[in-house]
Amino acid sequence: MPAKVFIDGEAGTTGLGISARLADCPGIERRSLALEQRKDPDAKKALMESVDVVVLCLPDDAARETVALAKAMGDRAPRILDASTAHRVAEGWTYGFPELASGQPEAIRTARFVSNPGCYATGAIALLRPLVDAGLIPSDFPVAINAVSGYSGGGKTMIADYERGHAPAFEAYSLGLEHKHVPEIQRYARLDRRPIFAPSVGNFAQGMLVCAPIFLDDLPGRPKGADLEAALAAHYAGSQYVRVMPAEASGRIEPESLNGTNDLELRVFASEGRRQAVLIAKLDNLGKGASGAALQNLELMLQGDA
Ligand SMILES: NC(=O)C1=CN([C@@H]2O[C@H](COP(=O)(O)OP(=O)(O)OC[C@H]3O[C@@H](n4cnc5c(N)ncnc54)[C@H](OP(=O)(O)O)[C@@H]3O)[C@@H](O)[C@H]2O)C=CC1
Ligand SMILES: CC(=O)N[C@@H](CCC(=O)OP(=O)(O)O)C(=O)O
Repeated sequence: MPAKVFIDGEAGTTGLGISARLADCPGIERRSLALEQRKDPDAKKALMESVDVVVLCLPDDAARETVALAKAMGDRAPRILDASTAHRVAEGWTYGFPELASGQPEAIRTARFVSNPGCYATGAIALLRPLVDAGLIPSDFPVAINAVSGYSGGGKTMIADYERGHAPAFEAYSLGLEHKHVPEIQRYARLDRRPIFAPSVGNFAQGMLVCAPIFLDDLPGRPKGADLEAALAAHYAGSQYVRVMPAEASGRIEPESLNGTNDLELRVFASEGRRQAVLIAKLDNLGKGASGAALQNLELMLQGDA
């Protein structure tokens, strides 16, 4: 019996990405609303009663509205996988990063509500959580993160601006230091101190680098770059999608080579002479940063019983 899935917001950037990936999943049957009913709560509620999982690919407020509809349905409600930021650190929601810790896949498998991680947050948490868990980075360490994303990260509006040539070649943004991914990065990297996060967007469609520069002698154990790399490799040993790669000797890295995949690559660029390192995660913002992660979570959710 195929599992029935409804993507709320299916016509958007993330929704289209998930739909494309679902097309290759024979065990999953897609249910949709007629175009004119897409934003009709009654039609949405009726459809939700007939599916196993609803995937939310909506702006935050719309995602909250659909969750409220589901909660009003009681035990007839479907399980929910939310790609928005709305529930990332909300009570009763499981964070959809299976590689976070050993018990996370099982937690996702049995959860009623799963929140798909943010694209930048995926890279930042993948780099930092294992190092905090290993005691190499203290939870109160002053972490600074910078990143560059392809413009598809901004959704339909930003895509249209870039494709019409109405956008700068490169832009640093969110310099009020209130980016919406910081709460989930702090929570799931287990940092007691709010990290600084400075994102940017470049004139390329997809792909992403998330970087965390570190003064090695500021870490209590004064580790080598190789120690950080070894701790990451130990955490992700056997992982299907997350790989620790050797840092390029050229000292250069581009953001697009993982586009179209659900892969996430981690590197430690270090100078022992300077006792400095830059931790870098590479991913596709629409892949492991969105629809690839959503499929990974959906597959786990459909294996388990909530
Ligand atoms: N782009 C990315 O790289 C990523 C985005 N996300 C998150 O996923 C969510 C969607 O983002 P993205 O796909 O980029 O955004 P888009 O703007 O590309 O798509 C959003 C879609 O939701 C539709 N929509 C809006 N309100 C409603 C509603 N009440 N009921 C039904 N549909 C509605 C929109 O329709 P209409 O245009 O007609 O209003 C649009 O088709 C956001 O929360 C975003 O933060 C997560 C990971 C990565
Ligand atoms: C370039 C750009 O604008 N990127 C978006 C990231 C979108 C995203 O992935 O946000 P959620 O996954 O949290 O919904 C931003 O910085 O808001």
